[in-house]
Amino acid sequence: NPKWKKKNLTYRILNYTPKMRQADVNEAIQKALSVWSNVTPLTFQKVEDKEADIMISFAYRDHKDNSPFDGPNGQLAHAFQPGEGIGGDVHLDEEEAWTKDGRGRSGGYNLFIVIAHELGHSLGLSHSHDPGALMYPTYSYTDPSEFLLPQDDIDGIQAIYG
Ligand SMILES: CC(C)C[C@H](C(=O)NO)C(=O)N[C@@H](CC(N)=O)C(=O)NCc1cccc(N)c1
Ligand SMILES: [Ca+2]
Ligand SMILES: [Zn+2]
Ligand SMILES: [Zn+2]
Repeated sequence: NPKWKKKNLTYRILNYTPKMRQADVNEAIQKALSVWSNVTPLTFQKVEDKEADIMISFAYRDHKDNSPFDGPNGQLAHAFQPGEGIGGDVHLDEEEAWTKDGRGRSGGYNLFIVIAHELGHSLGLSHSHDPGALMYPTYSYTDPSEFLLPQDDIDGIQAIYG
């Protein structure tokens, strides 16, 4: 698996979904980044106006990377493994019902959980076979206020960044 050669990474939020308050999107992203920085030597610095290692955007259907989104449900998001250019970038399907809080049970996808999963890919993790892992291929709702990074994911990321 490729990995970032540096510990201090930058990220940039390119656009926002109209389905959530911008402050809530920022908070979900910051919380998702801290999930990984809490268990590695990695740091994440937000930049506003220049190329960043991890560019986060909401995208609609065909968005010029040969992985068009598919409307509500199905593919929720994707992220590119560490590298130049599109490497590390996170794309979120704009057509999903993105949510901020515990409404996971009544439909909708929790933005924090999905971004935390995608950032795992951005840092070099593949999918896990452990059904309890954040990096398990399919989404399952966890209340963000109770979220703890499962051991399988901690082991995976520390195997890369130690
Ligand atoms: C082949 C990949 C591009 C699929 C894509 C994915 O894994 N992105 O990281 C994806 O959106 N998978 C869906 C599969 C599904 N519809 O259940 C997903 O929920 N992945 C995001 C996710 C979010 C949070 C937790 C977990 N475990 C997975
Ligand atoms: Ca979709
Ligand atoms: Zn994409
Ligand atoms: Zn995934």
